[in-house]
Amino acid sequence: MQSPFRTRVKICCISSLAEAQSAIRFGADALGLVGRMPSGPGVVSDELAAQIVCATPPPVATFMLTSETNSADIIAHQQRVGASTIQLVDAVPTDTYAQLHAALPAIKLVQVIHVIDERNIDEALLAVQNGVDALLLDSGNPNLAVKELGGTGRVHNWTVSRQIVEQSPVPVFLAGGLNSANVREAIDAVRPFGLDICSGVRTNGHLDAQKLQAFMNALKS
Ligand SMILES: O=C(O)c1ccccc1N[C@@H]1O[C@H](COP(=O)(O)O)[C@@H](O)[C@H]1O
Repeated sequence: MQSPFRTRVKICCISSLAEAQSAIRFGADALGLVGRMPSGPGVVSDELAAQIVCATPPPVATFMLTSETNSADIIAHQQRVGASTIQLVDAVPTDTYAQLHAALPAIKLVQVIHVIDERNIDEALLAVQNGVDALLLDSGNPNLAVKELGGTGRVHNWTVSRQIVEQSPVPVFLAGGLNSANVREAIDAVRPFGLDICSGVRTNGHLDAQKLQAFMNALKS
């Protein structure tokens, strides 16, 4: 049976003011702005990210994706961009969340967990215990020589993701290889609070209005 609750949508890899406006018109609850990364297609400059943040109306949230792992660098990144939410795409030392909350009390923290196997369940629950506001389950591989921290276009093991959703007291977003053809199955399998999508709504790197519409329609069906 379909859930009566609406699944939130974050459109990631926003690369212009026009893409931000388009994503919001189609119903995005949040925009993702990808900072400097070791790999991935969605990176934008901090200057452009800051312009998009300034132009984003309430209640739409702005997620700044950062690959920084030390508190001072993460804080400096947030202060350059001004986003409402920090998405940590790499693992950080356990005391980082407390340091970030102390320095940036109004800013929400989302920890990305790259789901590979059951060991990621403990990793996710530890991040919650240490103070993150939400989790985001993606398909990167931080163990590679050149780290993959997202934007892979691949799905991961949704059975593990479902277990994380069932055990997490904070909202969980599902990312990784989502598109209009698999999103219904993804929701049924994982039951996430929200979805996060980049390549599945793009053609040749650009936000594609038809794919975005099809994705939003698939959520309603
Ligand atoms: O898109 C990128 O370049 C990127 C690089 C490094 C970390 C995260 C990145 N994007 C995020 O990855 C997810 C999943 O992308 P996809 O839908 O599988 O293409 C995306 O939602 C962004 O949050």
